[in-house]
Amino acid sequence: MPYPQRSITELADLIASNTSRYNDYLVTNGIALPTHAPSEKEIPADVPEKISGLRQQAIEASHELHELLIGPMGVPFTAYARSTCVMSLQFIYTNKIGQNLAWNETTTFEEIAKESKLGLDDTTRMMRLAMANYFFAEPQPGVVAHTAASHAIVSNPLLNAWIGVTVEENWSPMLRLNEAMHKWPDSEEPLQSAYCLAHGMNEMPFDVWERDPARVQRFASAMNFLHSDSGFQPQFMVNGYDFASLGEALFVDVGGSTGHVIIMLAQKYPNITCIVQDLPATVKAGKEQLPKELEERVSFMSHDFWTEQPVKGADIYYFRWVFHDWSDSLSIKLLRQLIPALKPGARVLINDICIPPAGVMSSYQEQRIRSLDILMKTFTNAKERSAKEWAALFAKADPGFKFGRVHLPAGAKIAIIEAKWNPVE
Ligand SMILES: C[S@@+](CC[C@H](N)C(=O)[O-])C[C@H]1O[C@@H](n2cnc3c(N)ncnc32)[C@H](O)[C@@H]1O
Repeated sequence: MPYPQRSITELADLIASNTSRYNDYLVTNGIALPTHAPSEKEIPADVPEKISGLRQQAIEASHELHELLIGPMGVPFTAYARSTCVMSLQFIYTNKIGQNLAWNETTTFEEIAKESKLGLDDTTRMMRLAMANYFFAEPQPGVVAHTAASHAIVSNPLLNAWIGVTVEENWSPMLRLNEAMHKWPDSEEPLQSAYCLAHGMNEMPFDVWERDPARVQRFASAMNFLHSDSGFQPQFMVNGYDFASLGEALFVDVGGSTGHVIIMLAQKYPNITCIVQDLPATVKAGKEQLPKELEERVSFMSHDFWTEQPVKGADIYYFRWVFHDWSDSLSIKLLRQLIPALKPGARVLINDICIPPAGVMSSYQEQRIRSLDILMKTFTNAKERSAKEWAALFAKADPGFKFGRVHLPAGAKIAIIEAKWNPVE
């Protein structure tokens, strides 16, 4: 990766100029300016693409400027301080801190300690660490109020679920990754993952969660939260592909969770009939959440995708954030389970990250994508893939898969990866 080239003054000028233009847009359109103070309503995130682009550039430049200003000794030292932010989240999540505190109310360290059955000294110190990370404020000594960030944690159930998955499922495995990599170098096996090591498991994580409906629902909600992150919204898929031109079409969403993408797709395209496939507990939760008006065109089916695809002759087999859960050898196995069901011309659509070559993205974006890649490694010895790796996956699965294209709709962070089935005689 080349060294970032921009000087501190260049970065500072860009931040000043973009921030001022962003501020002007918000003021002109009567949108509340960013603040750490909580409010009753969530601040709407939707701004035109050009404006969100200015904001994004300022965030990326601030990240680069910060690292340059703290210097080579500061970068590793700050990494330690940043990791304590996850400790704060774990403290807030597991102790349900602030859950019954309205955005405009206050409580005290004593009350929090009593409700959480914790010591007062521990509580006060952990709360002050959380406050240093912008979760909660201390308007007067010993008095606690929400900040915008702590209020978001307790008032947005999808964000809350994502934090739960982060601190209770993913965090301890991250601390065991190095050990797992030494024990099983370059392993592609999910049971040899840091996740299994840290959780003392000898089964696929999804199979373990299946026996715990609350864990299944929390994971589905966490996925739903990720869909709301800028660039990850399912709208990029729903609007970024010409589904209308397919005419009457059957669409199978394999590993489709509780159907959050399919619901949007079916609402927009009356020509499409959908089947969502997932494991039984997820399917059960999905059925319960399906809007009544879609019941005729959207159905749920329990299906284990390691077995042969039972829906034959569909027009599209769709996988969103499924292949990144599995190594190459398992992804090939998964693709092959489709083959007996595929009619000539059937499409396989994958909605997943496509990693650009190293050094193309800003260091901020690079950090996010590489973190996701390593999170998948930690979870099941899986990975995020580049365009070349996607093409290779289809080629290895079967020469009948004709790799089409990787399309990244403007503003999207996950790509639409397409292949068509054209069997070799
Ligand atoms: C990372 S999530 C993605 C969910 C959904 N496609 C989305 O974008 O939100 C992976 C999904 O695969 C499902 N899954 C895992 N193992 C499966 C299996 N053997 N058969 C079917 N679905 C499975 C999980 O239950 C989960 O819903």
